[in-house]
Amino acid sequence: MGAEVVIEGLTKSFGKQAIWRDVTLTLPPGEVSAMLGPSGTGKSVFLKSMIGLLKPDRGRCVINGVDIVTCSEHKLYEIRKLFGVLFQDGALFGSMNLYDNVAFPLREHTKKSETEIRRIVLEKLDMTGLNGADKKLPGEISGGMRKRAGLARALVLDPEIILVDEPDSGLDPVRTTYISQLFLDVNAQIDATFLIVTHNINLARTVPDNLGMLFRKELVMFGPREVLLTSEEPVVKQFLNGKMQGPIGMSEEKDSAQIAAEQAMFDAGHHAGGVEDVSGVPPQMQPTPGVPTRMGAVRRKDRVMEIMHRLPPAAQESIIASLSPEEQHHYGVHPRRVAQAQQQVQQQVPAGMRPPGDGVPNQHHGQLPADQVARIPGGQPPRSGTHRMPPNNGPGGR
Ligand SMILES: Nc1ncnc2c1ncn2[C@@H]1O[C@H](COP(=O)(O)OP(=O)(O)OP(=O)(O)O)[C@@H](O)[C@H]1O
Repeated sequence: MGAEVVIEGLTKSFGKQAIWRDVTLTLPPGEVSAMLGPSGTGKSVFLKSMIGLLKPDRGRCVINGVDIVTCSEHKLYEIRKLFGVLFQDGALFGSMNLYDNVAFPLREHTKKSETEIRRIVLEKLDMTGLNGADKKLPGEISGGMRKRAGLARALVLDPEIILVDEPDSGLDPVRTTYISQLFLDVNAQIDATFLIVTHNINLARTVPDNLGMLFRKELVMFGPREVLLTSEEPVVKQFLNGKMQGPIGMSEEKDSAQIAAEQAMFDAGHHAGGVEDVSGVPPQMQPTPGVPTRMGAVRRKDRVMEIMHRLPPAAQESIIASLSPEEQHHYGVHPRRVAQAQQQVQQQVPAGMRPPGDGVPNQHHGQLPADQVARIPGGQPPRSGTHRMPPNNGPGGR
């Protein structure tokens, strides 16, 4: 099973430029997670910080009991071996054929014989659909093949955690779906923990088990996919719909005057962009038939059902609807029970007086409960620790 990654209060700046602060989340072992965020919000910096290529200012990033922010160089070197990283362009050596590119980490970091290396390289090329392409140079193959070769190389040291930086960059929508399918198939085969950084909405809506979003130097939310995909939070809705209307601006966040001026323009009929109203939770992509079951997805079901009562009603409804009748029976849930319970509470108790934690979800306006999510940037300062996941019970809880 892949490693769990526990991130607490991680903060990074370059000189006076704050990139993000107090990022707290847990990547559940063997599950596929994705991080969204407008350009320049520091998603790549986040990935680099997770493998110790960049040093955060403060906070913790704990993997197998080792905090990579404070550990020794020697420990960091050991922990890095747990990672496979797929960079945007595959980061292949242009002068080496695919075979040598994929063999490179084995020759650098292990004492394996060439016979053993050959077995592993051909296995990973096969896994990534690159059978017979081993003699090609990176410049002779398509962008999609380069990414698959980058993935093959990321797999040779049997990683427990796979980081993927913008897998769709330079790819058409169809090839992006194929590479997404490959991630799920690989995840099913090796049960590694995945974190994919992306702008791609199709991928975000259909691939990961968990979704998060960085905006205005903070983690807006992170949790089961259903939470973000049913969120009414303006920045989330704007991002998912790719519209100009909302808090995300051309190069940075908008101020209220600009939002008002643009709103007047849209009210007067100007097209805000986006084709349709993207909302709701589409079915999640599955491994290709014949590929083993994703154990991460199996574990996730139990995990999400445990934290279910803390999630917003829309997310709960969606999670329950995604279960088979047998699973609903097994977990003792019913599609409409959540909505009915919510309705009853609203009818019986005046707004503002509803106690939290009574088994019936409070109104969260599409967000995770306060103790599970970072505050919305620009909102009230968080109470100490409000954005921390509850121990063993957050998205990474077991
Ligand atoms: N080594 C560095 N030194 C100084 N600033 C850096 C460094 N690396 C990144 N930055 C800055 O950090 C900010 C976030 O960059 P990053 O590439 O992580 O954003 P991103 O969210 O991945 O963007 P995109 O989606 O466009 O790839 C940018 O302003 C960038 O200029």
